[in-house]
Amino acid sequence: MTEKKSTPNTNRALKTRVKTARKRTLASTLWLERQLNDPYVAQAKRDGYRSRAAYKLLEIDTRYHILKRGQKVIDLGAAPGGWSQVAAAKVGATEGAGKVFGIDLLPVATIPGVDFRQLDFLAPEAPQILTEWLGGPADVVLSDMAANATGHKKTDQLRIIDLVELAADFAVQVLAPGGIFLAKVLQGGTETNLLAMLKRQFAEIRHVKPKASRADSSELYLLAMGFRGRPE
Ligand SMILES: C[S@@+](CC[C@H](N)C(=O)[O-])C[C@H]1O[C@@H](n2cnc3c(N)ncnc32)[C@H](O)[C@@H]1O
Repeated sequence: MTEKKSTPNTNRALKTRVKTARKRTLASTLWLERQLNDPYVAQAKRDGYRSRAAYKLLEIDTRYHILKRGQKVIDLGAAPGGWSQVAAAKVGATEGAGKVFGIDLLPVATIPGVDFRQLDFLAPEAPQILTEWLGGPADVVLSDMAANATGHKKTDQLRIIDLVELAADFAVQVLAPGGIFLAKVLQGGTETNLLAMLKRQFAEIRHVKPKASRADSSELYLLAMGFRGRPE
């Protein structure tokens, strides 16, 4: 029988893999601990929401009254579906009053009153698919999209800025006058250009940090209200 000799290189590679696996186990243990101790996670279970994120939208809506019966709402980055559930209830989607369209990279189990498609918003054809699917202007564009964190702060910030800029470009293409755009951004990460564009297109811009958004997270929401409409 021949025995495989370990070289310094294979030893080093093995050590790195063990280290990475340990880090991952620690991260998932911490995540699990946080989920188990999170009052919003427990509340979401009791209230039948798919995610604790539902309370962020509920809180923003209580403060700014963005969702109303009969509206057409688009929910970008909808999985697992908390925001879509809130929006569907507020617009009366199950009674045929309003409509909610959700998209995500991930699948979403059926939500009453919500039309869902598994779609990458960054795909070049996505805005056209969405516009045709909407079949007319939307009243509210929501984006809770977040790319998987790389752990590298600058990269994560750039990826989220990319998503929010594209979501904003899309919103100004599809919103009806008076429409609302709500998107997740990172603290200190809202591009000056994006803010300047939104200030031109909307009557009121706010940065909102709902209580349900974890205090140790740099997540923040950009709320643009009163879309001025596209020039004829
Ligand atoms: C924080 S979660 C959304 C939670 C959701 N608002 C809720 O209430 O359940 C962010 C979602 O954005 C989605 N996402 C990230 N990049 C995306 C992309 N390019 N296209 C579509 N969805 C995307 C992720 O798959 C993830 O499900």
